[in-house]
Amino acid sequence: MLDREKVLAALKQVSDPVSGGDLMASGVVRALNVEQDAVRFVMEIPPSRADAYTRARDQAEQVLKSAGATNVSIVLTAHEEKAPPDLKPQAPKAQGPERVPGVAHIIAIASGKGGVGKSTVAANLACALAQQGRKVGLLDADVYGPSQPRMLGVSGRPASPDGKTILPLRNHGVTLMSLGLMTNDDQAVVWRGPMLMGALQQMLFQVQWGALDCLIVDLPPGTGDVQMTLAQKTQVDGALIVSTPQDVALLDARKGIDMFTQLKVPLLGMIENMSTHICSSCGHEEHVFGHGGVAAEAQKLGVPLLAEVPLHIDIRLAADGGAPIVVSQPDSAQARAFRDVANALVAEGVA
Ligand SMILES: Nc1ncnc2c1ncn2[C@@H]1O[C@H](COP(=O)(O)OP(=O)(O)OP(=O)(O)O)[C@@H](O)[C@H]1O
Repeated sequence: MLDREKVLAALKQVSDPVSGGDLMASGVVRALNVEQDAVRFVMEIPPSRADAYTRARDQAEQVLKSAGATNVSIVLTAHEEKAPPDLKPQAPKAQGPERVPGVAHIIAIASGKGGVGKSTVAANLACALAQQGRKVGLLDADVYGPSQPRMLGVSGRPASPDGKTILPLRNHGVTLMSLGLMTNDDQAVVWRGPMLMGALQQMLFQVQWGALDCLIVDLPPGTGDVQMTLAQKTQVDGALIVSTPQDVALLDARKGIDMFTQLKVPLLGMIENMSTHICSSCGHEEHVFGHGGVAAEAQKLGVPLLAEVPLHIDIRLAADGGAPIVVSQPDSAQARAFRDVANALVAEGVA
């Protein structure tokens, strides 16, 4: 049976192409996880040496398999190289956000607070747009709790035939890539800042998204590195803010809105989720988290309230079952709320 000690010993047999020492001593191996006979880790490497490290990765895979590993997953992520100081005067280079090749629009789905239903909105919105014939991608950048593979009923590891490009997965007409597909289901991932940014850049620029009308990005809650990196590295056409009507959620939502304003990402609108609870037995409506708070906030900010999505058990069951409600019950009132958002985005010309 393979254990961590055997894995470390095997990796010491592989030489590091830059330092000349072994792979473990060079410090490029991060987030090593050994579980039964499966080994996963990330190699954080300077992007200019990607070819040499691709060969080192292949060697590492071979030695691990010889040591008894049946499943080896090694992800290369780029870390920034420190350039030597250049003291010659130079004209400043314009290094603004880049467009992702083939992707016409990028829409970020954000929330200030966790658990308000941001991923549920992102999954339903992506499927609703696909149902309208739009070419849609969904990037699950919620590094702290990637849930899109489960919500879209997708599993398995994305292939990378050449070690550089990553082939995304697809279901319900949506092209999906998620950090959740690169890690174990039950593995809590601790991403360090540079790794996180490297991984996000890989997801944006190395995944073969193909031609997309719209790439929906499911962000982690809050205002952190992922939000900043996304807005700084790519041209984001707009952000949707999801919130429950509770004061605490709204308070956090306001912070998110301020951040997007500072990052110069246009606010496309707000969505009130868990707006009203509809009892699945008697149809009685109750405002569990209050009601109308998001509408009032949207009015104050002068942005549209795109939908009030009820708290309904069918929405959760559908999401947990891998077919979002717009797919599993397209004629329900709940599905209609999500379709309204998709229609508004198409009408706005951003999806
Ligand atoms: N309108 C709704 N009605 C019923 N259940 C819902 C609704 N919206 C979301 N849920 C459920 O609430 C839970 C949290 O939703 P979700 O994962 O979408 O939230 P999130 O804001 O993305 O959370 P995180 O902070 O983990 O990213 C899920 O189990 C989901 O199925």
